[in-house]
Amino acid sequence: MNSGAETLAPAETGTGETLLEVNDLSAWYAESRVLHGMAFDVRPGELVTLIGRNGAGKTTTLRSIVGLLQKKTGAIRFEGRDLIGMRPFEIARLGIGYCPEERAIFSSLSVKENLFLPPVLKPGGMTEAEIFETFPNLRARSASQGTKLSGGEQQMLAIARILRTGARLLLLDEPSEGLAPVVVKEIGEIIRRLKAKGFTIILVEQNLRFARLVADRHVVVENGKVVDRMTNAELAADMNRVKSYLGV
Ligand SMILES: Nc1ncnc2c1ncn2[C@@H]1O[C@H](COP(=O)(O)OP(=O)(O)OP(=O)(O)O)[C@@H](O)[C@H]1O
Repeated sequence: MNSGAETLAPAETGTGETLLEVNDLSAWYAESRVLHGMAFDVRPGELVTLIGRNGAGKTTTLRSIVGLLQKKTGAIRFEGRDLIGMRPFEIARLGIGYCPEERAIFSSLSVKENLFLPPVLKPGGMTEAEIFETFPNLRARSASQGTKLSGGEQQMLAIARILRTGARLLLLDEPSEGLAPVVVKEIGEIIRRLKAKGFTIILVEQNLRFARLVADRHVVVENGKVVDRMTNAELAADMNRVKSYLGV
């Protein structure tokens, strides 16, 4: 456990190459301050998790990055550009895709219609053929209505949908939530495939076993700030270090 949590500096990138840098980020819902100086960075091609208890501020961090929280201070730099003050559509156009926890699948639309709903915002997005190659379950269900999908298929569709847009940085909020272990494993495989294709991913996750399977590094969030950071190897070597934060 890191007792100097209050004074943790942003992590060293090692290579000096940073895709996203969050520094001293504070954010509010109306008068209620939820983030208190979040600081972490993500290098190109990395998968970094945000882990922490319910209410720690993980979702709010993702929402701040994509511009859904307006009241915020500090810095969020993507490819060197400051996102603070930019609007959600401007941020999306830079190549950042957000997959919210609630998945937001349109139940009256088919898989294919859901897939084609978000506009292509940047060149280089995955084609329909590439998406179905990555998500074979969705190909089989492409004509099915959203309501007919299992939780796992809905989660896959929610991720697949942001891949057409041209996003290269994916923000995934608890993709394993509420899914059976066998389905969680499938989602893990898909995330690994996306990483192998070069996507950079920030994953909010409470399922440590799942996080360990896919991540390079972990950032522990408590009360709206970062209280610890560890590589995946460090987490594997000392699970108790992070369990103590999660209270499990
Ligand atoms: N729309 C909102 N209005 C006011 N307060 C909110 C809102 N959404 C979240 N909060 C509060 O902000 C704090 C951080 O919530 P957040 O959803 O970011 O946490 P989290 O770490 O993602 O946890 P969870 O897994 O429960 O979503 C919590 O105290 C929560 O009650």
